[in-house]
Amino acid sequence: MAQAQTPSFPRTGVSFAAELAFEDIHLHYGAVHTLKGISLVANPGEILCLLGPSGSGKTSLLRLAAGLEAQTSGRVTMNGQLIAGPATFLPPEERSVGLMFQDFALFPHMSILDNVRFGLHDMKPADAHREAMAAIRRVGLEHHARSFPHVLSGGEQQRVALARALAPRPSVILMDEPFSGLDTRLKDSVRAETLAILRETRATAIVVTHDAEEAMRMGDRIALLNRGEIVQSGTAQEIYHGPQSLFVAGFFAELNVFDATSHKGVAETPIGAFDCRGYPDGSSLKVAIRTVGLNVRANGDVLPSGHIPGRIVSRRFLGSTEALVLAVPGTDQRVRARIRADELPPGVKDVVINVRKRDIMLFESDDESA
Ligand SMILES: Nc1ncnc2c1ncn2[C@@H]1O[C@H](COP(=O)(O)OP(=O)(O)OP(=O)(O)O)[C@@H](O)[C@H]1O
Repeated sequence: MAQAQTPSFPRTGVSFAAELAFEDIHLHYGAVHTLKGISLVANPGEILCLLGPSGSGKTSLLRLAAGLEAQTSGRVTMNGQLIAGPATFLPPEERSVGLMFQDFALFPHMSILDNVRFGLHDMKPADAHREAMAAIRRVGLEHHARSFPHVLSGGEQQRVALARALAPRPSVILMDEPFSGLDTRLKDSVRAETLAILRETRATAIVVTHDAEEAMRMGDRIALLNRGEIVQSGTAQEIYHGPQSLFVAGFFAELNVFDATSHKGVAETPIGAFDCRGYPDGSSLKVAIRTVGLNVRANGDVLPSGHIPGRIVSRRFLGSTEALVLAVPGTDQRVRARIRADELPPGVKDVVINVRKRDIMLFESDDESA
């Protein structure tokens, strides 16, 4: 009778994408209620970004998924199987998760190959070697397999960390601010490479970031956290175009925010009167206008209809765009605009401004997260 083959990945188990679900997770650190009833699902093969300001609970949630910590109440499941709950707690090595945390510190005294092989210690040496080399090749660093970490650039070291996390073929890869240590230019290219590799391996990925643009670039879906709660989740487009609070709108775009009171379906602000039908007369509103939603043109002889006059207070060249600060009549509040760099001739001071409708958002002033 043929002998059963030893599985190549005895501890890490399945090597295909899994669904990871959090169900009503609460986490207390002493008196501090860090996570307040989080329910969230990462679907098989998707990249889910956990986005939020510092202290919102992103890392805590990731640590619970990894098994580095246990929640106070609630359940974590993988493919429907309980991995952490009231009477169950699987340690990290039994969860088929790959971890890539902020300080992706490689062992300095070990070669790249040994660093990547480190997580494969349960395999036969020949299998571990083959799998580690495959992971190193996948991140394009086979020529560095025998090198030590110090000869690699920051971006290359980050790719080794990715190879190390992927080598055991985890079902879910958990990444905590994986690009935060890289300079801006490197960040873009390493992020794009990482994204391509994640797509290729098809692992489910949960990526923590505090940068909305990064979340939009990477995430199939985004869950935005604030003070231990998910305030909104969805695709980048859904959240950007349909923010449910001023907090969400402000996290995804630079805004001008004006206080206004609804009157006969209209909210008056210093830069225009906006339709607010649906709000009862006398409602206190916040009118939020994305800075990219202002059209700014040099002033001619006649004020075009739908425009207001403005004066440039400061103008900063930022490469492809310019940041303008404008004074407008009837308010001391300065108005900020982000325009294309070639849009306004040099030296212009007096301008006319109008607002693109799709960049106007209304929120009630008593919105708790506003
Ligand atoms: N071990 C701990 N003991 C006590 N409080 C903690 C502990 N770990 C985290 N916290 C608190 O829990 C809250 C959430 O922290 P967490 O690190 O999850 O937030 P975060 O969104 O990842 O923040 P950052 O982006 O700054 O890393 C913070 O108020 C933090 O001070």
